[in-house]
Amino acid sequence: MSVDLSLYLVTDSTPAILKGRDLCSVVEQAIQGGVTVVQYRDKSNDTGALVETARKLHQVTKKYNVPLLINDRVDVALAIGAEGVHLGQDDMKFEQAKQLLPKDAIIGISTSTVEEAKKAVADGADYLGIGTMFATPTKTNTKSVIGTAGTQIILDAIKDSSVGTVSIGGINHSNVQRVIYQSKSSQKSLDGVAIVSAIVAADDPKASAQKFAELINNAPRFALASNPSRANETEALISDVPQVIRKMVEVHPLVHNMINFVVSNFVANVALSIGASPIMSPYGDEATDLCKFDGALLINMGTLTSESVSNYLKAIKAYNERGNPVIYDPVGAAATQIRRSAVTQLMAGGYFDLIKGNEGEIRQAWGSGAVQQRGVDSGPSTLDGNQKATLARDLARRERNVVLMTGATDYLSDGERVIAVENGHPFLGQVTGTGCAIGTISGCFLTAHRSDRLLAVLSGILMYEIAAENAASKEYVRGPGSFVPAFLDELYAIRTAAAQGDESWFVGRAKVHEVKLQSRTFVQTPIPSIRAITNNPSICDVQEKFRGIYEFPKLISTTDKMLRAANTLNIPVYITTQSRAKLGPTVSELSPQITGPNIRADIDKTLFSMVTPEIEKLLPPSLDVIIVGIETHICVTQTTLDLLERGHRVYVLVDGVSSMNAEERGIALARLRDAGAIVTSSESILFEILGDAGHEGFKAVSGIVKETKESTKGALGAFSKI
Ligand SMILES: Cc1ncc(COP(=O)(O)OP(=O)(O)O)c(N)n1
Ligand SMILES: Cc1ncsc1CCOP(=O)(O)O
Repeated sequence: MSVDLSLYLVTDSTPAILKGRDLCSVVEQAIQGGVTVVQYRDKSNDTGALVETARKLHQVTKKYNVPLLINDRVDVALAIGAEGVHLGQDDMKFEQAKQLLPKDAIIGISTSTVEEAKKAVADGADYLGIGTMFATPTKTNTKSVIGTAGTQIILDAIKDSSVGTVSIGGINHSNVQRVIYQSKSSQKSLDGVAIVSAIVAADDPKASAQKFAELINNAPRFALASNPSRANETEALISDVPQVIRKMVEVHPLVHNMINFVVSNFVANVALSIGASPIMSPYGDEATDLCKFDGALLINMGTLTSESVSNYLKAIKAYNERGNPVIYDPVGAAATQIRRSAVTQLMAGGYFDLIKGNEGEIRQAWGSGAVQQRGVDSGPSTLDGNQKATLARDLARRERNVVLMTGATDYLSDGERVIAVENGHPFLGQVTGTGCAIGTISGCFLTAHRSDRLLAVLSGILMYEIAAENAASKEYVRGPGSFVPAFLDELYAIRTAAAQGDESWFVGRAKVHEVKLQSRTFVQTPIPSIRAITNNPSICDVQEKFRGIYEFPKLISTTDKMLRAANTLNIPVYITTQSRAKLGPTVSELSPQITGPNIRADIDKTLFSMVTPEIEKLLPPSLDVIIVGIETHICVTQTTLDLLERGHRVYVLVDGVSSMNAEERGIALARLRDAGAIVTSSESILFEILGDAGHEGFKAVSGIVKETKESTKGALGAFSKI
């Protein structure tokens, strides 16, 4: 059966979302607003109640000729004659469901990896629920958050199939157009989006659905095509540059800078010199007014504070909604965990017309976890020219925008064309703010010339770098100090010449060439993946006095399994207790596992975080740390945040952490995932540590996994329902 997946409603009857309203009435309103397919998803009721509610829902959906699918439960679908089912990776296998259901029943399968997607297609699924797109409180036990980049990879892998596709997770009115736009691979797009809270929890579900339908049927305002390369691309671009500069001067664009305080004054002066109108405002709420001037927004995260990201996100939303250019300069992107996490949040939170940065910053934006940057300087380069060009091109292609990688040679790409620029002067590298100003200048040019973003940015760079060359050649310029005023003067001189239609300053000056690349992509997939974890389970406060904790025995069984595996693989283990004299030692069940040579620490603490000064001294740089223990929302949370802040990678085991109140777990796990931790399960991490059935520890560890099969099932049963 073919199904219109464009606006796919997934129900949720929990009080936080349904807010005590009647589910059938909410679903009916949503259908009236434009929902095209409904999935009944109820994780708490027993079979009798599920069948009863499903039957009532079916009365509603049939009235509007909208298919009703049942989540997880083939039996319930059969009982009420629903049009189909939606099955997760842990639900009934596709073949079995196919056998049980009528021939024309719709079967959708959840997928978060290329392998899962390919298998579902090969099995004959009608559609794929691809996700999780963004972390969402509606479902905190998701396997992985894949974003638009991960979705694009999956769509690309199944491009030859006609299977339907919907994205799910954290989709709302602000991001739905971007989700569809940025997930698109070269040959396959999403057929729709699946929404829970943004419709079911809305005050007016009908209005919410109507707004989704309207947004889905229209391209976002910022959607702009990139231009294919022409035979004489370099010459064609160069010949257009003077007119674009003239246009920018005439438009006198406003550029809203959310920029670091070190360079603010210099950058404002550069903007004034080229004939633009700068405003420096770090206050996110102000953007709703400022964006009405139809200028550009620059996000430069050079002096990030705890409030910056939320302010940036507000401003990006305002500018994205109007379709005005947004430029992202992820200064020092790889330097600290806080900055890495800011990059992730910002890239997931809005659309950037231009991402501009040095090699390290662009690599971080691409998502290569291997980058370690010191401070905000560009640091030593590890890529050759072709690799830089490829990275710039691939990031632009993936994000469907323009990327500028700055350096001695700048690489600029819109995903199709790659242009290398070799203008500039070494003094630019001796004055703070000269790199940041390129973001601002680019904003001015992108505002003035929307139809070809690559040409706009190129024009800005050439004006800027030729002005630098002119300034440095003045005989009175002896170094960076005298260079700055001369540079501002030269920017002003070019602006004046451009306004008069005088192009003589430009003739023969552009050192620009097009880089022709193979169509192969840059490095590894940006879907988070880990291999070869060699370090370090941390056992957080699993103590006698905590036996009242939610599902404590199950937490002990997971901890025991992890300790046994760690001992077998000789993986270092760190153990703490909280106020041991008062709360008791680590529980006796774990005693046999905590005496081996791999136990690096077993210390008592009063700090809630395990990262005490004593432990910190023992930790080598760049660990992969696996955390089990209690309580999820206190000691586990603080330990995780401390480790992330120190640049470690942290895996929190969903079946290995608990709290006195079960509800705290979900809230804490969602927060930790947002902060950059990987929330996963004990079995999943064990097999990721092994990586290969040929691993020398494979037999022993898979033996432990087999032996503990029942307790793993029990722990997952209790803990994955967050
Ligand atoms: C359309 C759609 N896509 C994905 C899911 C998630 O299903 P699953 O992974 O089985 O998780 P639960 O929904 O069962 O928690 C979905 N329900 N719908
Ligand atoms: C069922 C499901 N599967 C992956 S995320 C999700 C919940 C999506 O909910 P929301 O639309 O409220 O973010």
